[in-house]
Amino acid sequence: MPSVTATWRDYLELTKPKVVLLILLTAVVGMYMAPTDTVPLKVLIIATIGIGFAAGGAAVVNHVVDQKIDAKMARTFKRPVATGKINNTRAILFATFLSVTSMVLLFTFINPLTAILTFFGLVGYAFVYTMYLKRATPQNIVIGGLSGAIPPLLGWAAVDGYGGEIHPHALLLVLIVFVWTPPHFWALAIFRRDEYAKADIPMLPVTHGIEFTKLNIVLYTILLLFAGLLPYLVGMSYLIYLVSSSILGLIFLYYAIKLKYSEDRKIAMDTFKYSIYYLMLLFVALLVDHYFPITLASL
Ligand code: HEM
Ligand SMILES: CC(C)=CCC/C(C)=C/CC/C(C)=C/COP(=O)(O)OP(=O)(O)O
Repeated sequence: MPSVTATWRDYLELTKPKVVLLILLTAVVGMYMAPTDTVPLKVLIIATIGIGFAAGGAAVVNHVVDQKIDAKMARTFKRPVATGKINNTRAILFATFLSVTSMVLLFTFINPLTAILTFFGLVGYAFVYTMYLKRATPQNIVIGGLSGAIPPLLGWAAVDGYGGEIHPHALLLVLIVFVWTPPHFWALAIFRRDEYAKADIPMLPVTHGIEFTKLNIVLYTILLLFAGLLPYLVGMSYLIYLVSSSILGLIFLYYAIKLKYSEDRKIAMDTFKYSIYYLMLLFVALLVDHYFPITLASL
């Protein structure tokens, strides 16, 4: 057992903070898109902490379950549980603290619908994806992606879910993140193909090859371009969103096509990085458009 003591930074790392931040952006935008006059400050703060703690708690479980795999891959071998800097007991206690606090906050101060859906997200990532799907099928991230896609619905339900109903517009936002996840992850998986092969994880580029994965990225990116238009087409968003979504989607498609016809694996990493900007900017555009609803008639 290494003698180095863990600091708060190591615990923070276990929660995958950058991923959780983007998840929270989608959740907060979900709150503001819900059909209510305002988002009460109490809901904004408590639901954000509750959803963030659940996503962070699930990420901690992922570090514990995946420690042997993480130790084999260059990208992850320095992770605190993989190196033994944080032992299993402490990591599990930390995950339990985050998850239980999340559930108590959401059940007590928000509403049962948000708490139950958040619980599904947590179990979906920490157990269904990490323990089972990741090792079982190259469709792991397509199915597991549902947990990562649910946060806009969680945010929406936190302000509008007191009657226990799910608004179809919230599901559209889930659909967008769901369709975004495969190109987001497969671009990285192409870049890291050999490491996944070494760790014996059946990611698509390992089981079906890089060419097939590139084709799938292009196809999902086309789907995403169309899914991204739906908020405008159903009357939920207006011109600022339409223009932003089209431009962001076309840039994504440009990256995907460039990746398809290039041998340079660096383009896979560029595509992965762009995918993160894409989702961030798309959700910012949704919010800006919500407060400045420019229509063709108003021009
Ligand atoms: C099953 C679904 C998903 C899979 C398999 C996946 C996979 C990954 C992987 C393996 C990385 C690590 C890249 C690295 O360390 O170099 C990553 C990074 C990232 N992912 Fe995802 N992801 C998924 C869903 C999401 C979702 C839903 C979000 C946010 C809404 C997200 C946001 C991010 C961000 C922001 C990073 C960069 C983190 C950093 O730079 O530290 N991902 N993703
Ligand atoms: C609302 C709620 C509780 C949602 C939780 C969903 C969540 C945190 C999704 C993140 C998905 C993610 C970072 C996958 C990484 O794949 P991986 O674990 O295979 O990547 P790795 O190799 O970097 O560990």
